[in-house]
Amino acid sequence: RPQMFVYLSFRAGDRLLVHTKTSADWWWAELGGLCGYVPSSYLKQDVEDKDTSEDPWQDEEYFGSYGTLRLQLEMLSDRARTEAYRQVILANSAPLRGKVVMDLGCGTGVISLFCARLAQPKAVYAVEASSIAEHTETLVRQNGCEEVVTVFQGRAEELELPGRVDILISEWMGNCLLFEFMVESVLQARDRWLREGGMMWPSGASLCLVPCQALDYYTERMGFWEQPYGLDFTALQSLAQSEFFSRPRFSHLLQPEDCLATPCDVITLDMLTLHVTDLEKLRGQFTFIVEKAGTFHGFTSWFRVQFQSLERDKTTLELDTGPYSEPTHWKQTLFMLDGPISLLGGETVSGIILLHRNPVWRRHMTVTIQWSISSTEETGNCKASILYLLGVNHNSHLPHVHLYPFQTEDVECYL
Ligand SMILES: C[S@@+](CC[C@H](N)C(=O)[O-])C[C@H]1O[C@@H](n2cnc3c(N)ncnc32)[C@H](O)[C@@H]1O
Repeated sequence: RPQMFVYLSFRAGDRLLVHTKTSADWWWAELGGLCGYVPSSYLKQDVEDKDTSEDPWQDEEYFGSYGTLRLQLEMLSDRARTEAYRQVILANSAPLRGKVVMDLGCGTGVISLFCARLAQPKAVYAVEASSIAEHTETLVRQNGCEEVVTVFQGRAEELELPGRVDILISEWMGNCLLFEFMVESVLQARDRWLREGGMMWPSGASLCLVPCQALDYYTERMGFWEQPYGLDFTALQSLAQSEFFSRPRFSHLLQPEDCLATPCDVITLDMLTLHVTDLEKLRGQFTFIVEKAGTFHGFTSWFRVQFQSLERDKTTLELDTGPYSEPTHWKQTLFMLDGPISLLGGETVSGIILLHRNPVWRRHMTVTIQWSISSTEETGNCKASILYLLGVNHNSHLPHVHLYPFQTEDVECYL
């Protein structure tokens, strides 16, 4: 098994947040958005640090941002996303008749209104914690759906509904599928409100990954320093590496021709059987066979969610946020390598991906990718490895600037 140690650099006088006292000698701590191990003997408890008032769910910030029209507009203008939900309801309009639906995190109520308009459910419980819910009721009335749709303002976990539901529908997905961890609220609502044999929409979800080229991004951020205005600025390249490439690039639009292999699902979730505790650590494996020679700049990830039909033998619909589908507001997430690597057709890139939920800041997670390359002649030959840690900065504004990886220069990986 690979041994891996991630150290956190700090100076005398720094205030670190200790997440886990892993052993007597080494503690897992956070400083300035970065996490790593620190020697416990170098730390002294800050007696003034009694502030436990910070909410590990950051609900004020989180629901504050969903209370703005900016975010609601971004989601509603995402045609592929919104249309996928509309199509699911349309395709299931007959079996939805007379059913009770819960729309968890209804926002402006768009999914609830699709249900009421396109099918004939008995009732739709539209649940929303942010202040946008104050307007949702008006929208429900303006669209003549008040007989069917009832808006409940509050956190789903704390609300009382009139009774159990037949279908629990929600758009809970975040970057790298899980970020924001709204999925926990959905699972709790499922356990409390979904009747035996009821349906979850989405019914399944998967995280996808592919090794890829990212030449334009690489050239723009790294190649630039080679000869700007005829000057040699290459001394700034290592700084550029840590500033630009040690953090994932959200909102990356991967071109299909930049995929070096066929993408694969690295983690799959069944929304009926998934437990909240499963979310703490998820692990996936991958083996990619390089299909064409190219430059390996990094890995790109995205997600797919499935909507099983209410009728037996009917097609399962899917929302795919990957490079082969219509772009969504999530786009894709790019993890850049420290430096480009040439790959030959037939070589394999294999490894593991770990999603480790932050033990303190519950909407965040750490993503670790360990990988190696082998050619057919020399199997097991490890060319390089990379490790990224994301999502430890709890001071960032959610949900847009939210995940931060470890500075790779501070990381030591032993394979
Ligand atoms: C991704 S948005 C989807 C909004 C809307 N359903 C749509 O499709 O446009 C998720 C919404 O869920 C709400 N939300 C998240 N967690 C919640 C919870 N535990 N209880 C109630 N609402 C929640 C957020 O405030 C946000 O408006």
